[in-house]
Amino acid sequence: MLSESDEKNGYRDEILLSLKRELSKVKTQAQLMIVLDNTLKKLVNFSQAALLSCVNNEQTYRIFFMDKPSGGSAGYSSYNELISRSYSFCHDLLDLVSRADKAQICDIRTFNLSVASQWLKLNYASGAREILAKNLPDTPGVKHSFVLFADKLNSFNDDDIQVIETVAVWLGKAINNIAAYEVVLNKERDKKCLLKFATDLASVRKKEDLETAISSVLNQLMGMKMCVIRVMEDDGISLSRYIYNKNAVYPNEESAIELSPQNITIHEPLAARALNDKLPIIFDIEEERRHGRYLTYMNFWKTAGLKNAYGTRLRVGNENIGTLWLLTNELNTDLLKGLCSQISVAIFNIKANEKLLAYQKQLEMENDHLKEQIKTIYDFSEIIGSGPKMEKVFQLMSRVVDSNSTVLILGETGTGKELIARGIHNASPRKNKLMIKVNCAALPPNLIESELFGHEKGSFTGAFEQRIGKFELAHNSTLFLDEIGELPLELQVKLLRVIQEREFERVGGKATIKVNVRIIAATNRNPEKEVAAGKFRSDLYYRLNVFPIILPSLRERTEDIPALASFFLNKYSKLIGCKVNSIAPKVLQQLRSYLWPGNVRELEHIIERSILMANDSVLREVHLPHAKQGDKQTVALFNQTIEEMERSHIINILKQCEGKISGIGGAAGVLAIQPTTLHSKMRKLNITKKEYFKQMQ
Ligand SMILES: Nc1ncnc2c1ncn2[C@@H]1O[C@H](COP(=O)(O)OP(=O)(O)OP(=O)(O)O)[C@@H](O)[C@H]1O
Repeated sequence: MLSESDEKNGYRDEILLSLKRELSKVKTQAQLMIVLDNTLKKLVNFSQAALLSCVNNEQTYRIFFMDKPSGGSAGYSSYNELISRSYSFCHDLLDLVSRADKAQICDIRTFNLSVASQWLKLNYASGAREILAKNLPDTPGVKHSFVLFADKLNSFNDDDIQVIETVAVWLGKAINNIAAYEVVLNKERDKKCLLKFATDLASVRKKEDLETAISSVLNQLMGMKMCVIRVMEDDGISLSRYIYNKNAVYPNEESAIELSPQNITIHEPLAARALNDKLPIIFDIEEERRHGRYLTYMNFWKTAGLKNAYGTRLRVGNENIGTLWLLTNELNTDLLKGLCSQISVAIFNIKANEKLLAYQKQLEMENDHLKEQIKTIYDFSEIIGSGPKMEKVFQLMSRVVDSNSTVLILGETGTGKELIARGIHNASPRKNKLMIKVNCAALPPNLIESELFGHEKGSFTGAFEQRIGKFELAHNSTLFLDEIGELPLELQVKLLRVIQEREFERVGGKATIKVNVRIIAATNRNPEKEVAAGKFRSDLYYRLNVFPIILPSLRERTEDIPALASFFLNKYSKLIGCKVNSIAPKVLQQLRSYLWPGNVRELEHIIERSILMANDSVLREVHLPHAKQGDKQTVALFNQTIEEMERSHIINILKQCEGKISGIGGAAGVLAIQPTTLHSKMRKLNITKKEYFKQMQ
């Protein structure tokens, strides 16, 4: 039969065994406290447990863990704050700990509590009276003292000392396990954090994103208080502040900013040190202060509650690209080194990206500008002509494009009046709106008014719908009045009013419509003669003749014929899809000798027709309708007026087309005008059927 003491010993051994097993599995402080509370308490009667850790040879310690005191804890404003602090040993505690390699029991009242640490005072206040202390073996580098408190004196006895002596070894191992597990956890956390940082950096395009990523990684890994990154400017001397990130509110915010001015040079002492040292510089702020070094910085950092400052150069390849300053109390230099290389590359890329974007923007702007220019050049470049006469025309155009002045373009048929009108419009501020064209000769007189000013529904027979006129359509744009000389006199008055007042009424309408229209008019008649003959109102003529541009006939600028011919050759061989790409010198000679009553339009058609007939890549033959220069007929042409020339040209074409006016092979097609226009021209020029039929016979 077992004695009572045997039973007691057996129970104790059983609990000790289970305690040993449980402690061997402990990985965290929380688990350790649970084991102590649940199992150790079965053997030793204690109210609270604490573990003090102190780095060997130091006079300070931290509380590795401590039970929350049960009663009288009013003074425990923040338990976490209490245990995270570092304490200086008071004499009594130091004395106790220095003897505790062997377990020691002591009366807490023997301590001079007035100089004891706050946690000890509070423990006393919450009822602790006796202490059992034992230093743990096998905890390299750090000395751990296990401290148990009891609420009554003489609570701890020799049995308890024996238990604690036995448990101390396992507790020491458990502490080592916890520390090792913490290292693993921290490494895991660091790894995750670094991986996230690497992923963040991969997507970083802007400085702001980099700032967020850096701040997050430095906070998590090193409890960053402040980080300042400076980058080297293009001059290689200035370091401008790139990132200024802080987590704490500093007692003197202005001096924080002052100490981190926008720009410094590489010669500033701290910057120079960081840039020139291969290894990062770590400042022990207290140490530097003691030596009186960099006092402005060190004093400020000290008041901001900092212990360490870290400064290093940021480098890509062999080139310094900036500096990084980190203020923190939890420096991990290895990690920071790795981070700095990543940060350097990221900054380098962002700066390169910024430069690229700036170049791109500049290029886009230049491109827009060039496009604008090209557009203007393009519009003018469609107008072929480099001789002095056309140069004059271009000069006049350039002068008038930007204004709203009315332009009157004069010139024989086919000289390019419409082309010039379009050129002016396309280079003018109104270019974004379509130029509206009205051919005054193409419409029967009774419809021109409605065409120009629009009409209201039912205003005349056939006016089934309300209609917007060309003046309204051309609002904020240009109205090109072609063949203005053909405008009936009664309409000339109305046109005069619009030009003067910029307002009109629709046919059959009462409302006055105001418009902002630029007018370009053109005619192949001689307006002065028309005015003299009473066919054109002088007041309208003066209104239109604000800025006249007179186009030379093609025979007045024969120097442009080769360029024009090759322009049309290119245009039509592309359109037709044949490979005629040059003009035989003989043909060019022929073209230059011809008198071109139909001007550029005629040249254009002749080239088009000749390409169709060509068998070769060289245009060797052209089909000119008239006899060559020197013929009687040609000489006679020189003495003709524009009108006479136009008349004889139309008759010639009509003859060639055997009197056919419209449709395929009709004269209107050859002349590239509407059949209605041809009819009206024939009426005006008094061309009778007899003339072209008689001569044909
Ligand atoms: N300088 C030029 N460069 C290139 N093409 C031109 C030139 N002048 C005229 N043309 C071309 O000749 C043809 C006739 O030009 P446009 O219609 O402008 O002449 P116009 O003087 O208005 O004729 P009309 O008095 O019969 O209305 C068009 O196809 C035009 O592109």
